[in-house]
Amino acid sequence: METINVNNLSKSYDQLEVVKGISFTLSKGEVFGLLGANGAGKSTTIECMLGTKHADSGTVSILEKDPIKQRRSLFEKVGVQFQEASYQEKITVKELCEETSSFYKNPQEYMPLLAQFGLKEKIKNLVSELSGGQRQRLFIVLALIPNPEVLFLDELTTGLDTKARRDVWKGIAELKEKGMSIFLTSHFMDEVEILCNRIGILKDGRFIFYGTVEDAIEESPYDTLEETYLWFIDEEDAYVESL
Ligand SMILES: Nc1ncnc2c1ncn2[C@@H]1O[C@H](COP(=O)(O)OP(=O)(O)OP(=O)(O)O)[C@@H](O)[C@H]1O
Repeated sequence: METINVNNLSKSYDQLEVVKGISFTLSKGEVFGLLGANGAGKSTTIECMLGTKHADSGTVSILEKDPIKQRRSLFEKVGVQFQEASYQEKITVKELCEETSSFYKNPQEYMPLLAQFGLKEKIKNLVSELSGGQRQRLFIVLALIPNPEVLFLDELTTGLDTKARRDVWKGIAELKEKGMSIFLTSHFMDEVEILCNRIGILKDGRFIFYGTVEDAIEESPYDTLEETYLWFIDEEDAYVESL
């Protein structure tokens, strides 16, 4: 059984088709990275997967459930970290963690998570008093509170300092070892190379590469994922220009 199954997903805004029939799977314990330039269609894809946007066509199943029709039961088992989470103005870290825990039947304790992500000392602070990177880490903690089987991470280390990035990578690697399935987006190829088993490179709503990180590098003349990624994007441009 695949943890996530996306089949032929398409989505348009008005006349503009931004996701054009993409398909992919995510297996248990695997980390999948959705890559692509700004505007390539990553956020739209995630929103269609989570059911916060309606796809025009195609199907999505997560843990064999439909994210729109079986929303309640599914989201007991799914953790989502977003760039911009919404929360009340005057809420403390502790209150936000408690409030988040109250949404779930079997939440895990948030104190060890805060400690793991270097936020234990901030428990009494208002969320608005945290630095950008601290807030980012708090959103990862919130996503882990449901003790999810599947975790969605949107640009997980954007805005983090070097040490915090390393710590977050370590945390994610541990979750992967425990068998959690993780779907992430990232603009940092060093992190993708370290964390992801498989990747999909989106360009104008289509995959120009889908497969393992090793296969991507193998297909290109380069030996780092960053150069490989740029090569794939440029190859496409060269091909389109030659038409
Ligand atoms: N609500 C909307 N209405 C109209 N167009 C939209 C809407 N949301 C996104 N788009 C357009 O869809 C395309 C894909 O956007 P999307 O946010 O999915 O890209 P992305 O890959 O997540 O980019 P980024 O890396 O910048 O977050 C862009 O051209 C964007 O302008």
